Amino acid sequence: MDLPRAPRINPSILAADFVNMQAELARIATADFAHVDVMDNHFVPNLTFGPQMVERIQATSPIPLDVHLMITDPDRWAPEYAEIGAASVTFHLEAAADPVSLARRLRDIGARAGVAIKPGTPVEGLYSVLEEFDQILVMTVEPGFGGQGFLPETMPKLRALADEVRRRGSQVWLQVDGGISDATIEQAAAAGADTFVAGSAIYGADDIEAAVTRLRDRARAASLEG
Ligand SMILES: O=C(CO)[C@@H](O)[C@H](O)COP(=O)(O)O
Repeated sequence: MDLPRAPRINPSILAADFVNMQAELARIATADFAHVDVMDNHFVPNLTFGPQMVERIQATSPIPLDVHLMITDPDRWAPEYAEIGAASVTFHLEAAADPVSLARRLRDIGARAGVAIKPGTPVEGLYSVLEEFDQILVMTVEPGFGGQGFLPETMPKLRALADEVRRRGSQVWLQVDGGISDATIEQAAAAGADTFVAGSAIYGADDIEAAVTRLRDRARAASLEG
């Protein structure tokens, strides 16, 4: 698969109309990845999709899937999402028993391996294992719900991570998720993010294609300045 170049815009289908999913996926065809939030009502207080639904989304989506697992025991469940054919599977560092082994299993199956951290989780522990991952997701809200306000206090952590990634010459992608909009994407891009998840800012727009292009353009301009 040819990988889309940065800046990548990944609409979160958490903000889509769940009973019209096929049409909602067609609306984001010009974006880079469809971001699929899997929540188990345990790791986070919300419940969304399981593997069966993700398999149908995978079969229907015009763009590859970026699955974000907000679940307990990803060591047990994450490989199933890679088996379904998701291009990328991201699990939470806070939930994984053995993040490096899990990332290796995901890659062996053929998915890109991602690790996510909540706003309060330090990032330094990942510095020595950057090469084990294809993507690091720095959450810019507390995981669980769409439509929350962007947390600017997560930006110093992202900036420090981006510096470390550059210093080590790593190719890992840096993703942000939560409250990303026309008003906030530039801060995140300037701090070093190259992959942006947006739910309400995209599905809430009158013209989805224009919203994706605008977010991409803003991120590109800010990353050059950052
Ligand atoms: O993972 C999550 C929420 O936990 C996100 O993917 C949200 O779906 C983003 O929604 P917006 O903040 O962009 O509305």
